[in-house]
Amino acid sequence: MTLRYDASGLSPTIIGDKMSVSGEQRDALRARLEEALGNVKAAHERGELGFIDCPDFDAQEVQAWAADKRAQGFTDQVVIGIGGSSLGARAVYESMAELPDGGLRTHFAENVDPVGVANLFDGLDFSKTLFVVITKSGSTVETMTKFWYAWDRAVDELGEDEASSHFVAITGPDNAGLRALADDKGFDTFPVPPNVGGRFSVLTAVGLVPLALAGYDIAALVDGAGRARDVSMTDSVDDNAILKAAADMFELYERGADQVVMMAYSDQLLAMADWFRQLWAESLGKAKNRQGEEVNVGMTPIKALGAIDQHSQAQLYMEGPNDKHVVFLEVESFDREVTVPEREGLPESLSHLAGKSLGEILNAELQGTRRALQEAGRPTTTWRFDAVAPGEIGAFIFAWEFITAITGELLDINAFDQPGVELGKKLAHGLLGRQGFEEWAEMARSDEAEASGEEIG
Ligand SMILES: O=P(O)(O)OC[C@H]1O[C@H](O)[C@H](O)[C@@H](O)[C@@H]1O
Repeated sequence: MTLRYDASGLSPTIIGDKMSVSGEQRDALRARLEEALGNVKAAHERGELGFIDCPDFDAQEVQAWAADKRAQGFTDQVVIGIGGSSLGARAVYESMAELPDGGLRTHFAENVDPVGVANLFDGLDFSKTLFVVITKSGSTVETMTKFWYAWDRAVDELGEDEASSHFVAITGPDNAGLRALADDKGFDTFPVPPNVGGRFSVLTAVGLVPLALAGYDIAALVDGAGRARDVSMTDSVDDNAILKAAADMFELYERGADQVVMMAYSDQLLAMADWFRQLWAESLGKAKNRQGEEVNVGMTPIKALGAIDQHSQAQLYMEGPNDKHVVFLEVESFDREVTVPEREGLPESLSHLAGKSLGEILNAELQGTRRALQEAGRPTTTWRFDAVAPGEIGAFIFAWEFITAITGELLDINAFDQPGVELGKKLAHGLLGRQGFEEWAEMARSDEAEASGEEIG
């Protein structure tokens, strides 16, 4: 038995299985779901949760700016950012089957690995490269150090005046880091809305500017997000596929599925799992509930790729601890096809494969794996894309952001802070700075105690 959550016509379609929340169980959860939705709406009305406004983004303005920039002879862009300031744009960029005509080849400089950075920069033609520097806080070590390196190299290659037209800064409205530098040097800048957390920001300038430069159809992307928002805000639980999906995530967690495997059966969708991992891990992995009680909740997000991980991870998913909820990403129609030749000579045992398309084979593998998991009593959900198209990607993104917010409500935690990340960052700063490590660690811990709580990172 499968449960389709498509009453509201959402695409991608969300399909649960027999382990999903049944009608009766949902009745028991109904009051909590309604309350969760009410709380999210109330927070939005107070001006919080700005991600809900993202589908209203004025795509045309950014598209016109990007077209103008592309006409200036740039061929490549280097996106310098990390976490929420990179993963979303990279996931959408990698979902493209090919680069559109005139779109900038895009390199994501995320890590501070010296070999990766050196190799990337050595291959650039600075005269044709645009650097898009993205950091909401304006002070992230990995981003600011690589920005400064890029700036130094660009000034050497092009001179300071020319170099400044090769930099774009996307950052918080009034931070003292990147914003101040960008204003000083005259870069083009775009703001990150203060009420949109970094990991929820792909549908702001953070994702949309680099994607527009790459020639991606950002108008269709935000349109798709808008369709998912319409479903998300529907008050009737029975008509709200996204609330039902959140109910499943929560209920299966309560039943012991504290690991969520996002298993894409499409190379194009694999990076979506990277984006999802940050969203899910940072939002829902929390020590304390809203009353300040120690709860240590969270679901570990795991990324997997079909069919490759059938030959690597499936054994564990099938027979290991029953603690995983596998979320399949399925594509009905692929952008390109390859067919197994019908030329004679294939061994008899494989002859049934002749003439089959690889898409057909990949999807048969997905169905086989899903059925086997279900028969082993392992919960699954499937997100079925008609095609990997901007509208469906936008809907997918918004839907998971909303599911995250609702699940945070059901868990009674703040899904929009990340106090646990802060201490490690401060300690690293201390190691690189002048203080002795222990002295700095002492200070960082007391800062952290004060700062934990309300931040929207
Ligand atoms: O955009 P930035 O301020 O540079 O932040 C980049 C990342 O930094 C930290 O690691 C936060 O935990 C992430 O949530 C954030 O996305």
